[in-house]
Order: sequence, then structure tokens, then C-alpha cells
Amino acid sequence: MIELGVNIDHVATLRQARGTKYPDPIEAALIAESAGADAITLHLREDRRHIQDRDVEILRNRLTTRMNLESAVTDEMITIALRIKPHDICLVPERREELTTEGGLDVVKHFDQIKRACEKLGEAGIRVSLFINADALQINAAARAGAPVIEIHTGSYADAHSFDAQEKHFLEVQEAVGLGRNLGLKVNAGHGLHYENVQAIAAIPEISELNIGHAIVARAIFVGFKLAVQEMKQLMLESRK
Ligand SMILES: CC(=O)[C@@H](O)[C@H](O)COP(=O)(O)O
Ligand SMILES: NCC(=O)COP(=O)(O)O
Repeated sequence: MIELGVNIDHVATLRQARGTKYPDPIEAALIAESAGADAITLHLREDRRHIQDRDVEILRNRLTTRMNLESAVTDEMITIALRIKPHDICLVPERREELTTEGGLDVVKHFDQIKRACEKLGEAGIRVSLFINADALQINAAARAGAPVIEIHTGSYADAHSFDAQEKHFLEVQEAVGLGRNLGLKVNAGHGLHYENVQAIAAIPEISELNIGHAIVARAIFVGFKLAVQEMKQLMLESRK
């Protein structure tokens, strides 16, 4: 069965916009779990623009599903992850000035650094995922680096402005998923997925998990967080029937 990791970053984005205590990403995570989320994803960015260290600390003890911590491949973040010990860590690229995570990790270029991080985190019992583009070179490098999981960046598919472009990016994702599975990896996907574009991706049978945040938080404004999560999960499950 396909799983849903609910990303709560943008609940924290709203809180940080005013420096208030609300809305609380912890509360959002607990509601998401009660609505059927299979994991909670959160990205502790180096610039702390949304999720804060305290959120990660508190959530680690309160989640009843899995914590999927997204982090850059830096000494600071690896140290935090080794202390927090999330179930899963998803290593992502980060640029301070970016609006959002604009591409996948370049595992080929930073191979030694990423392999070392995979070893360290793996030895601590944390399952490592690499957030990469739908690119055969990157997928092969991820497997060689020793990551048991990859997450295919679906941003190009989600942002496509024409049907043809979307179809092209869909086929790239589909091929990437097949390659990852043939290499024995668990394959997840995410970024930019929303209620209108999720089903084609969710229907790819070898995908284990989708991580979705921005669209769910946006939908929650109109229908509430619980229903927003339930609707997304329902669409995903329907696509596998
Ligand atoms: C890696 C990833 O895709 C998520 O972290 C998501 O992008 C969260 O939103 P921001 O990129 O705005 O931090
Ligand atoms: N790794 C992708 C993720 O966690 C959610 O991305 P988005 O749905 O907020 O674009």
C-alpha cells in the first residue's frame, strides 16, 4: 500500500511569519497522524526559516508513526540527526536564497561526502534517503553511496506548464522509479504534488511513499487539516485500485 508522509514545514512558515506560537506544527503533526498519515516529514533548514530545533526535539517523542527528517548534508545537521535519531533522514540540497528545494542532491559530484554521511547515519540506525532528480546517473550513485532509500524530486513534473512537458517529466519519474527498484532501493517521491496532479504519480506501483506538504497546508485553510490529509490519502489509495 502506498504511504503518505505529511510535511508540516509550512505550518511553521505561517507561525514564523509573525513570530507567534501558533499555528503549532506539533499539533498539525498529531492531527495528520490521526487522519491517516503514515509518517511526518519536516525539514530543519540551515536558515531555520520554518521548522525550529525545538519542533524537532518535541516531535521526536510525540509521534506514533515515523519521523522523516529532511536535512542538508552538513556537519551541523548530521550532528543534530545523530542526537535526535529520527526513523528516517532524507538528505536534501539547500541554497539559502532559494524559494524552495529547487533540485535534487548532486550525489555524483559530492559522492564521498554523501557516502560518509550515509555510513554514519546508517550505523546509528537511521534509515537514509537521498532526495534526487529522476536521473539515472544520480540513482546509480545513490545506490553506490549505500543509501537504502531514494526520494525522486517531482518538482519538474508538478511545475510543467503544458500537457506534453508534464507527460515527459512523468515518464522520467516512472523510469527513475523502475531503475531505483531494480537496484534494490525503496523509492519514494515528492515535491510540488497537489490534489490535481498526485494520482498519476501515486499510480506508479513501485513507489512506496509520497511526501506532500505545501498543498495539504494550503487546502487546510479551507477544509481543516484533518480533512485535507484524509482527502490526499484517499486520492492516493484510489489511484492504486
Ligand atoms: C525537500 C523538500 O522538498 C521539502 O523540504 C519541501 O520543499 C519543504 O518546503 P521548502 O522547500 O519551502 O523548505
Ligand atoms: N520532500 C518533499 C516534501 O516533503 C514535500 O514537498 P511539498 O509538498 O511541500 O512541495
